[in-house]
Parts: sequence; C-alpha cells; structure tokens
Amino acid sequence: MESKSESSEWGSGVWAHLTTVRQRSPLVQCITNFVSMDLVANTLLSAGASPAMVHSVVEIPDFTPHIHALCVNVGTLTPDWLPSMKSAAELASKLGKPWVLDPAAVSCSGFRLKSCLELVELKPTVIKGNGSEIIALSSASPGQTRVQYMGADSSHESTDAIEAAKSLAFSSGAIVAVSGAVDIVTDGKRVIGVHNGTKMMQKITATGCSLAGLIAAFLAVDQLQPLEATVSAMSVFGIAGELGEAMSKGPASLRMHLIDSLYGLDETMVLSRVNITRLG
Ligand SMILES: Nc1ncnc2c1ncn2[C@@H]1O[C@H](COP(=O)(O)OP(=O)(O)OP(=O)(O)O)[C@@H](O)[C@H]1O
Ligand SMILES: Cc1ncsc1CCO
Ligand SMILES: [Mg+2]
Repeated sequence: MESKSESSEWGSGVWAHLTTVRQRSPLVQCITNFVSMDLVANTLLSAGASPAMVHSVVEIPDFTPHIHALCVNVGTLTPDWLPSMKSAAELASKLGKPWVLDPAAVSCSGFRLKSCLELVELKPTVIKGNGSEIIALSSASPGQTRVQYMGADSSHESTDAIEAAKSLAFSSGAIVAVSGAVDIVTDGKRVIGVHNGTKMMQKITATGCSLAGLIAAFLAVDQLQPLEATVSAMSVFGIAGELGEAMSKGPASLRMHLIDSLYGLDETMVLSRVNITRLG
C-alpha cells in the first residue's frame, strides 16, 4: 500500500526533475523502432525535451557528441541498424552521456537477443523493458535457465520480474526499470515501485518506448542520481496517463490526452498524484 509520507518525500524530487527538463530542454538522440518514432518524439517535446531521431551510422560521429542523452530501442531491429546503435551507445558511454536501452521484444529471435546482450556490454545507464523483456534478457546470461516469449507485449506482471531485474542490474551495472501496472526500478539493491499509470496505456502501442525516451531526458538532467531520475520519469508519465484517461473515450483519444496532460502538468497535479513506495 502507498504510504503518504513516502510518496510526498518523492514528490518534490519528481516535480524538480520535470521542471529541470522543461528549463534545460535536453537534446535526446533516439534510435528507436518505426512504430514508436512519432509518439517518442511527441512525448519528449511535451515534456520539454528536444528529440532527434538520428540513426544513420555515418552521422553518429558528428551528432552524438552534442547530445545530452541517448535512447536505443530494438523494436524493429534489422542487421543494418545494429552498427548505428552500437556506435552511438559506445560513443555515449565513452563521453559519459547517459543512455537507455529498451530491449523491445528481445526474445522474438536469436539475432535480437544476441544484439541486446552486445548492447548491454556497452554499459547502458538504464535498461527499461516490460516484465517479459526483463525476464528474458536477464535469463539469457550464462548459467541461467533461458525464458522465452514472443511479441512486443508483456505476458508477465512487472512484479514477477523483480528478481530478474535485480539480477540484471547486478550483472550489467545498469539501473533496471520494468514497466507495467506497477513500474519497478532497481539498482540491484534498492527496489522502488511507481504506482502511477492506467491499464488503458497498454492499448496504445509504444507507450513503453516513449517512457524509455522520457527516462533518457530525465537522466540528462540528473546524471548523478540515475535511479531517482528514472523513478521520476515513470511517475510523471503515469500521472499524465491518469489525467489523460479522465478525458478519453478510448486508446486513440488517450494517446492525444496523454500528450496534452504531460505538457500541462503543474506542481499541484504532480504532488497530489505521485504514488511511489519502496518495495525492497
Ligand atoms: N495495468 C496497468 N496499470 C496501470 N498502468 C499501466 C498498466 N500497464 C501499463 N501501464 C502504464 O503504461 C506504461 C507503459 O508500460 P507497458 O508495460 O505497457 O510498456 P511496453 O510493454 O514496453 O509498451 P510498448 O512496447 O508498447 O512500448 C507503464 O509505465 C505504466 O505507466
Ligand atoms: C508493435 C511493435 N512491434 C515491434 S516494436 C513495437 C512497438 C511496441 O514495442
Ligand atoms: Mg516496450
């Protein structure tokens, strides 16, 4: 259950992160899937960040040194795209810029799983997946029992992925974020639950991808506290979904109202709705 004092302790940090994103408008490079490009870019814009969908391998040496954060999402991966992702991730890590890996539909092929494991080697700041993605990626490490599932939607509850998330955080050094009914964030030791969001958000494709982009923007403004920045991004996105749903007739209008709500969030809305607890 939510503890009011716990949530109010987090609330001011969540609001401070959003305010800083709006003030600094971090430049976020997104190498994301074809399905999600529009929603990721619009989510970042309505949060106050500046998205750039720059994915050609020839542009990365010129462009990536200027970004504030990177988001890599393998949702429509092909062999042509992998070198761009690796090159941008490698450069971001080398230059100390935060980056997020979204292992979308990671276990739909051996190629995708191997690619994600190679990307994890390039030291993402945050790995954000749904429950099934985190369980599959975590279980692919040597010595573990491989768990497979098909498709981009989760067949697991996010809370079923807590141990997998902790283990992946421990082995990779990344913060691991699991989206779902309760968003989970862990550094391998602490486990935080973000209880914002609505079920209908699952019925809009690429909400998880957009969340990964938003996490990158929040990391850009608080590099020293990646766990806290990730928790804040997840709470803000969930609150925008809650406010959006109240004005919606279904998923299509929720998509529109979610973006409007994110754009219009004020301090009172954030502080009254933040619902964050420590789970472990
Ligand atoms: N059952 C639920 N109850 C409340 N909020 C939810 C629920 N499911 C999803 N959400 C919200 O939607 C956000 C996106 O989560 P989801 O797990 O659907 O992403 P995803 O599977 O990666 O999506 P996609 O692959 O389509 O981008 C979560 O962070 C949360 O705010
Ligand atoms: C539907 C879909 N297929 C590959 S990526 C994607 C977007 C949600 O992950
Ligand atoms: Mg996803």
